[in-house]
Amino acid sequence: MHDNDKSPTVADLAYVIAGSEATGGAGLQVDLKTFQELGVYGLGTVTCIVSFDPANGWGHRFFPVPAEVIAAQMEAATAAYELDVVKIGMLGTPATIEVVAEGLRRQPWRHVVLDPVLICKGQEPGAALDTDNALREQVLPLATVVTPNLFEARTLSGMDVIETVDQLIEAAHRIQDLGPRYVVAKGGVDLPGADAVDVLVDGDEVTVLSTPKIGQERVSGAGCTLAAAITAELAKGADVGDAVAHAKSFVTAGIEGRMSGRAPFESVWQGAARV
Ligand SMILES: Nc1ncnc2c1ncn2[C@@H]1O[C@H](COP(=O)(O)OP(=O)(O)O)[C@@H](O)[C@H]1O
Ligand SMILES: Cc1ncc(COP(=O)(O)O)c(C=O)c1O
Repeated sequence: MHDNDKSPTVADLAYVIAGSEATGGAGLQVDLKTFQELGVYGLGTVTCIVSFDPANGWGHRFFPVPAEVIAAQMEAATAAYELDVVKIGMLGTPATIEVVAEGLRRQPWRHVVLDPVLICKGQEPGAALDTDNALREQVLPLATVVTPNLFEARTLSGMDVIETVDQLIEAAHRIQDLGPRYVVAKGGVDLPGADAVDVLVDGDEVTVLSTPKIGQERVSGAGCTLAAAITAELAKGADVGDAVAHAKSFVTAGIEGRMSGRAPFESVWQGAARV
């Protein structure tokens, strides 16, 4: 034994299954940055790669990862560590949804946090329809916490109009009927009003989280950051109410300190609160 020999660290672990977004503004990159900022050891499985096309109006180029490659990554991650908290981000295709759901069912989870990404910002809503059904049938019943934005809340609840906080709460209750105990429905910039309002619904208990809107534009990575921060806090042992409250503060600080580059959107900077 040398004097400087130390036992290995036993850190809290957070696992994410999500897509890669090549500018670092959303997806797995954001999830791992958030985990790191919040002091948990992060590991991840890539489901698809989104590479915006700067030569064509920054449109989406979407490349799914083959199902067997996703299964292999999940096998490695779950064999290496005893994981009990996982975040699910963009899956993208019914085939991906199937292999991820199958992998999740192989072991028990204390929390499955589902960010039900149906489309990424800028994509055609029509592209969401086939993934919507597969997600609803196969992944939503496994989730303990789900974090729909306004578009996803409309789609999953079947409510065409969500324009008030009461309607957002009603949508969250309807989504709860699809399986998850906790629903965090996000009003974000899209719900009319001066504030970015989210609601957390747990059975009959409703918590409204509200901060003044920062600008009027959607900021890339806001939803990913919120769900990843909830996941990190749950990994550290927080209850869902505390995890969501902490995550809301974390994403607000990241939006305030957002990054701007040559792409036509700004991105959350997870390190904003630290620097
Ligand atoms: N401009 C903004 N100012 C303050 N908070 C915001 C703003 N945009 C989004 N948020 C908050 O960021 C989180 C993610 O919301 P949202 O952007 O709606 O998700 P998504 O990225 O899934 O569309 C929520 O807590 C939402 O209220
Ligand atoms: C891989 C990936 N995951 C998730 C998202 C959704 O990101 P946001 O947090 O901005 O809703 C996107 C959007 O571009 C993405 O490309």
